[in-house]
Amino acid sequence: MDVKSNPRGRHLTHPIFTNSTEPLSSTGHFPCLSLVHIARGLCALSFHQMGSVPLPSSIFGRPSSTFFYPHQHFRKAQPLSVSCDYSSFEIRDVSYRPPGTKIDLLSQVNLSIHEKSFGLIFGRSGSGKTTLLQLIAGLSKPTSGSIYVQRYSDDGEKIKSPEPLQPERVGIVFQFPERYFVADTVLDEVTFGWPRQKDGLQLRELLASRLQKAITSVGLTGVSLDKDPHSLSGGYKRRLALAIQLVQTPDLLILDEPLAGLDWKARADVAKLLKQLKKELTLLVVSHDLKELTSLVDQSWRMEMGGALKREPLPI
Ligand SMILES: Nc1ncnc2c1ncn2[C@@H]1O[C@H](COP(=O)(O)OP(=O)(O)OP(=O)(O)O)[C@@H](O)[C@H]1O
Repeated sequence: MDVKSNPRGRHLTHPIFTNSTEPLSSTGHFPCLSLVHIARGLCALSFHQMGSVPLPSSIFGRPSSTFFYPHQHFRKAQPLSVSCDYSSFEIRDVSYRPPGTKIDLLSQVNLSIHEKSFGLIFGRSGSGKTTLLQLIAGLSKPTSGSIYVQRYSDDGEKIKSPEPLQPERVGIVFQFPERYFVADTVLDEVTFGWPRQKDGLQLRELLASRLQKAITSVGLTGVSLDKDPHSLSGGYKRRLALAIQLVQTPDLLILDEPLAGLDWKARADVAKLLKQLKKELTLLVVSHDLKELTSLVDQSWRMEMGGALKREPLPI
């Protein structure tokens, strides 16, 4: 994998800040279930189980709900039929030729991935999988084709004009993310690039509350925020890399070889964690580790040499 771009993504471009007047607490208490998320709906069942902080509205907007109401006076409850809209990330006819070269690394790639599902791309080394992830994350631009979000009604009808996928709604964790850790403590690593200016206080508070949730959701609560990230075990380093992205509350999280280089226990732990994350957001993963991920996969594609993508079941 050739990572020429900032591996921490475009959100993280400033040095570490530590001078907030509201110190971060690793022990702050957050109630279990947010009213915001309850209100957001029984349809998507997208309860954020660890935090109560309302997150900014996502590109998916508000899902409609299916619920029951009492029919007249305590007669049998009748279902109120309401449709469940959904969104899909769409890649249409995307080709890519790196500037200054004459070879297409990707040719006419098509892919749709339903929100809150797990998609896996597999294929031989050098076929172009990482290149595709970089395009989806907005780190390079396709030579042709488009990448957008489409909203559908429950019967599959398009109900809105497609919207370009905003790179800030996409999180990406590169292969061996621990190689890009830059700070001396876990806290500094996660807060790398947060705003330092006084007028950034509100944003820092929001980020701090999301940090609490992210740390909890990846199972890092037992780790001291003062610890050197390089001293963490392989599995915990991956958790930290995931937490860094989750603070940004992406709608789509892209992972390049999330299990590479881990021992069997850490692989199982990370796979379990991804299963949890799938309840909250959409995951698109490139991996050679098909066995460990097979129970999570909703859709899979094979990338062929020459950069063509084919929908295909996992070959196991
Ligand atoms: N900017 C570039 N210019 C020219 N060739 C490139 C460029 N970026 C990547 N390549 C080449 O494109 C091919 C696909 O690379 P890519 O990293 O996307 O493959 P991959 O399927 O992710 O491989 P792996 O599974 O080994 O990570 C490789 O042969 C790589 O050398």
